[in-house]
Amino acid sequence: MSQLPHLAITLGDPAGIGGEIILKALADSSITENCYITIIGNRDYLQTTYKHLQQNSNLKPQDLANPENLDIIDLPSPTSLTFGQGNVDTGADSFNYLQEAITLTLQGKFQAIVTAPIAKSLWKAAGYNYPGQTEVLATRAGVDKFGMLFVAKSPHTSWTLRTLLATTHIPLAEVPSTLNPQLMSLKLDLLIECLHQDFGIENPTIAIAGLNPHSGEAGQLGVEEKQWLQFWLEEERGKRPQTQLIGLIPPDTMWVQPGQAWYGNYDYQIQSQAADAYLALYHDQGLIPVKLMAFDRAINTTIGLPFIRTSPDHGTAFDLAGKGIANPNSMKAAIQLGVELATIRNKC
Ligand SMILES: NC(=O)C1=CN([C@@H]2O[C@H](COP(=O)(O)OP(=O)(O)OC[C@H]3O[C@@H](n4cnc5c(N)ncnc54)[C@H](O)[C@@H]3O)[C@@H](O)[C@H]2O)C=CC1
Ligand SMILES: NCC(=O)COP(=O)(O)O
Repeated sequence: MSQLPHLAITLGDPAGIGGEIILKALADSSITENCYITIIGNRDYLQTTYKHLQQNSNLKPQDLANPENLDIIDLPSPTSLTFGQGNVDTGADSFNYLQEAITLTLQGKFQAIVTAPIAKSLWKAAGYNYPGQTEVLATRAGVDKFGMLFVAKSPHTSWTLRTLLATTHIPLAEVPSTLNPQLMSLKLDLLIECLHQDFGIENPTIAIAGLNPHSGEAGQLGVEEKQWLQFWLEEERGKRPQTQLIGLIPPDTMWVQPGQAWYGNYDYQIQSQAADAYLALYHDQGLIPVKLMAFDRAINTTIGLPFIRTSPDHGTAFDLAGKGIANPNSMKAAIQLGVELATIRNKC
């Protein structure tokens, strides 16, 4: 019998909802039965979260795992915890949790890292100048080709939405000048490799969005499609006969088919032949539809790393911290996908 995968879960910013969604997820035996889990964070913070939620919310005792029964790598912290009020110290703590998880994973202790959310602004305040956890993971892993892929399985139809972002944490104004044929080909390479390796899809169909309204309307509403994106796509079609590349799809209608596949609603003329994956050109072009459809269950996974990393799709939700009402489903889905991918890769 093969061994169960061992996952590290980082606590994220301790003032956010990370502790709560971890304790809720680990109270569910269907989440923990197929893996070993070690939390990388701070035992006192988890105990404080546990006790606070037991005493100040409507949660029942069985809704939360007791930190006393969990395997925790306990990293000391200089500060006491105020829910919803992250600061320089909680920013630094959350950065250290991630660093420790990466170090131990690179040493072979864990097969996957699941990260709870951090506040990017508090990393910056603490002197860590990374746009997000993705970039730290890539830097420490020594890779310069990586991507941010969002995966979500529909509760209505079981269809899986996969959305890769061509650009990620950059200002909107920098998107047109950051996109170029090399970057697009690199993202497509990563996506095809991931669909093959992690999802068993040999000859995928991939839909690619345009950048401008109506994909530029022949240059009238934007020039990037006409200047180079369409040529790039034709060239890729020639190079990749096994992959069906659909596009450039006007961004406003790109999400109609996935929406129908997600909800199982095919009651008008657009036949549902949803793609295996969607390539969005910038953060909000891809994430607004993902979060509309699947905010409570989408997973953010970093592709191109030598190890598995998954994460809930949401942030620290400081506005909810300490109230007991944070939804743990995206964290549960992130743990489940971490286990699935680790199991697949262990067999390879
Ligand atoms: N992977 C990560 O570490 C991510 C971190 N962030 C960080 O999180 C911080 C806050 O970002 P926001 O844009 O406000 O996004 P957010 O996802 O934290 O919150 C957006 C809205 O969704 C709600 N929400 C979030 N998670 C929820 C859950 N599990 N259950 C119920 N409601 C939930 C919040 O209450 C809020 O109303 C920022 O500093 C950002 O950098 C944001 C996204 C991902
Ligand atoms: N919106 C996605 C996001 O912020 C992911 O951030 P991270 O996983 O790189 O920390």
